[in-house]
Amino acid sequence: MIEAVGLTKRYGAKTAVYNLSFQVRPGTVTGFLGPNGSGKSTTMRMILGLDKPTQGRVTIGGHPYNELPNAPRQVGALLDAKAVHGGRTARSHLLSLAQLSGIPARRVDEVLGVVGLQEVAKRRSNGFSLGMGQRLGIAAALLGDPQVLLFDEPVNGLDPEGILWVRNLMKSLAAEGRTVFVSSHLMSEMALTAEHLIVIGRGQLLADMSVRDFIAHNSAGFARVRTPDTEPAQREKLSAALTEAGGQVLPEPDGGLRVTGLPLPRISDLAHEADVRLWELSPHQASLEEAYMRMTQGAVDYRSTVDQRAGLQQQPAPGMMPPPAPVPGQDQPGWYAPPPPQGQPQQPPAPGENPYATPQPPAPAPALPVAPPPPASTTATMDKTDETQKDDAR
Ligand SMILES: Nc1ncnc2c1ncn2[C@@H]1O[C@H](COP(=O)(O)OP(=O)(O)OP(=O)(O)O)[C@@H](O)[C@H]1O
Repeated sequence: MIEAVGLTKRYGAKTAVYNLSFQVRPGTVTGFLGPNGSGKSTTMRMILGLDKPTQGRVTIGGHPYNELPNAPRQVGALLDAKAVHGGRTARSHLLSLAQLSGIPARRVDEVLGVVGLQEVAKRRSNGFSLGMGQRLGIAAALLGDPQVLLFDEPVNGLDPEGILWVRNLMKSLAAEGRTVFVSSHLMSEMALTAEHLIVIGRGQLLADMSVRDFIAHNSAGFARVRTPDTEPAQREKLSAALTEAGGQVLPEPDGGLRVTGLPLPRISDLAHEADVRLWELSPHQASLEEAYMRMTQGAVDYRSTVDQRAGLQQQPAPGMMPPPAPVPGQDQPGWYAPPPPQGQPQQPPAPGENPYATPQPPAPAPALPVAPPPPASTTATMDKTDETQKDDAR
């Protein structure tokens, strides 16, 4: 299990991760989501002991990564698939990693087979495509047959067959009882791969819940109703009955009606009472992508000036954590720290509760208390080191 407690990382005046606490449990694929620059890679680097937290701690199986005995046998990671000596062949790259951790050479051939690179094992990796590089990075992560696996954007550059393969690989690793933590910007893929999600925005926790609950909390379900196309009067009659009963009714382009504010059985009863025949009455829920866009819309740092979402800004669903607002002075030295996300996200609808209710605007967010600035000496010293490390890595 991976456990982060109050994890914070500052680079000079920039707070990349703030007071992040979460657990990644074995046996399920946990997706790690957040807009560009929200702190996912920084968090993963701290988990792997590559960056030192400014505050807080993160452990794997109860120990910081750097204190794990023979860590490569316990934890495997794909952070940057390009971080490979391009002059080496795929096999010699893996062999050198294996030798450093006392892993037998036969395991190298095994993982080359697992990722489908056996045919090109003797080719230099600088001639590899993006997808082949990803496969090599995944092979390196699997080398020590570790119980804990971290993947930063593993499907980046893979073709549809490769994406399907990664999806099945992640699931089978989790099914074997391993801890699998995977970041991705591909929501449709995450919806199919992950069971649990940790979502961050501007370095702070926005959600820690199952994919199912995440979608339920961050999107308004609706019912779709269709009356016989040949009888427009029936549609009008039903629309009036539903509106009178407190529902919100919107016409859909195909002649159907989108209804919120009324549960499905009530819609059915109202149609029956109005003597209207139904061709369709179906429950609908947003996709993970819609729910994610809705939750993170206030936490996006980089947005095109022609962003189509500009016209789609909505009030968040009831109970969801409001996305962290830009913190005044955050980029200035000595900025005051915002509090951690307040309260718990909304629970799924209780039995008998109306899942199709119209979302209500959330209560106003509490005012931010002013916290003292971080001690300048610690931050400044470490930031310099980290900045240098990042430059070196480039
Ligand atoms: N070594 C560093 N020095 C200074 N700032 C840094 C450093 N590493 C990361 N940052 C900053 O911290 C923030 C979080 O970056 P990070 O790479 O963790 O985000 P991310 O969620 O992984 O983004 P993406 O989805 O684009 O990969 C960014 O504003 C980034 O510029």
